[in-house]
Amino acid sequence: MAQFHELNIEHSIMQAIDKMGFEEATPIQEKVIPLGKEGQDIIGQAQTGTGKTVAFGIPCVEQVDVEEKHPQALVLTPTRELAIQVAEELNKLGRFKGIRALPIYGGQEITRQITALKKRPQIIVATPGRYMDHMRRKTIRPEYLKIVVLDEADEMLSMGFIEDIETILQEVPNERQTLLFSATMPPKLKGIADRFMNNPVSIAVKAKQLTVENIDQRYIVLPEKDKFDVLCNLLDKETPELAIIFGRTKRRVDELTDSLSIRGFAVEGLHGDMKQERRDLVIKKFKRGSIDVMVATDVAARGLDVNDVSHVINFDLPQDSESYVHRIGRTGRAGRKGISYSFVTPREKDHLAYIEESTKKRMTQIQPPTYADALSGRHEQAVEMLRDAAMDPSAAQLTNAARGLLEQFDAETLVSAALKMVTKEPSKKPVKITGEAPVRSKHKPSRDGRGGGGGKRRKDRGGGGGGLRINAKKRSGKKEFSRAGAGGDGGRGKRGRDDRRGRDDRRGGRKKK
Ligand SMILES: Nc1ncnc2c1ncn2[C@@H]1O[C@H](COP(=O)(O)OP(=O)(O)OP(=O)(O)O)[C@@H](O)[C@H]1O
Ligand SMILES: [Mg+2]
Repeated sequence: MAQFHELNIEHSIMQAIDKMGFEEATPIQEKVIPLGKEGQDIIGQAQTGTGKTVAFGIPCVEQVDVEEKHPQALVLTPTRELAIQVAEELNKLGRFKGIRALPIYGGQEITRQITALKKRPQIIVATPGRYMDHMRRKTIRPEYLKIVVLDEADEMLSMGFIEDIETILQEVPNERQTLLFSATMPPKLKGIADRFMNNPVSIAVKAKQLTVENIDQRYIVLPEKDKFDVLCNLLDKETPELAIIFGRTKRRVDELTDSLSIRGFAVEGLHGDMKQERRDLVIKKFKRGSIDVMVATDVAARGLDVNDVSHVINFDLPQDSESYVHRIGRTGRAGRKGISYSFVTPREKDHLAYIEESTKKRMTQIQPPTYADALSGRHEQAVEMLRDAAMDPSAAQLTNAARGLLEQFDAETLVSAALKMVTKEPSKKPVKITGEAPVRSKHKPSRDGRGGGGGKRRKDRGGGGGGLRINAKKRSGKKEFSRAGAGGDGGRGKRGRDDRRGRDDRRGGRKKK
């Protein structure tokens, strides 16, 4: 691997990289940065958590001119959280050069964004819907853009943003540079890319498997009705540093969040029907560790970079393998270790096989953790707590009381009693989780790991109110759609599409805790 200083990067940006604590460039960075700086169009693919943001970020920051008072680079991302995060990373890279990146996304007051735009950031990071709004209002002038980056390009296209992206690109001068990035690149993307791009070079960091090596991938076979208790046992047994639990639908996320909270876990939910301020708050709390469990729909699957996510749990298997790759990729980032668990109902075993074939990686089956496992996890926590308390000098105040007790009991009995008192037994409070139908695999496992299916789909994304309403006729397997209202980014688009994921976007409001 190359050191950053071998890549001929501008001095001020090198300073920023030093400050960020990076020394060696990751393989995708090493390949993309030199070509990107030359203005080359690039399709970049590399595994999750391997630094794609910096790979496109350095060419962007290097090529924009601080003196020019118009936005010169545009980065499009599928979700609002990702827009915020990418803008943060670009701001770090550009700080010594004086480059500013502004995130623009749905659900945030547009007037506030207009004010921020007047301060003339050189880089805009936006979700497609909100960017289109600004384009129509002429509060962003696209004619000065020199670089366009599509981060998670495949996702934006499968979310149905293709027409928006085409419209956006039509307004950008043709001599622009276009960069397109993702950890997964379905073959059909290539054709689309050719339409948007000018002689792009494909840079794929070759790996044996789609998922990173440092994620220990496990699965548990269990009936649907056992999932929640097993989840609680698992969390107690493993006491994750930070865990993300993925559920299939918004209702699922709400129910899981409420139920985990009833059982005493520090948890918040994240999905596209939540108010933007709430979404931002949940991410903040999760990043600083004031909650250690986040339950989310696929809105959190792409690009999100939170240090120290130790566990990803697929409470429901995702419909497609791309989604699986991105979900579990929230852990094991930047060379760290991670563990993923996938809950598989007996009827979903074929689907599991399809995912394994696609990622070219076998998962390890483990037995469902039991209540006894949960209890011993809690005991270990109690031991930790007692150990911490013993190291606290203020414990000395109780020395006399301790001596008195030691005259009556032996030390082992006393410490065991103290541990028993500190142990919070796993709660068995009743909760209500509505059962979900198993994922019906449309993919027949095949030798190259790609079954049929695929096709168009729409994901549960951050729609500010204008979500897709699904009238699911579950039995017939046919679904009808009607759109309700126009909204933020995720709920955009007139393309009533075949929701093969069978997501149920209906929800009955978040229950008050
Ligand atoms: N050269 C480097 N050395 C060490 N850490 C790095 C380096 N480059 C990036 N990182 C860090 O690695 C983490 C993952 O980077 P990033 O979010 O860009 O990954 P990604 O490839 O875009 O992943 P995903 O496919 O999930 O979006 C970030 O915290 C980032 O700051
Ligand atoms: Mg990324």
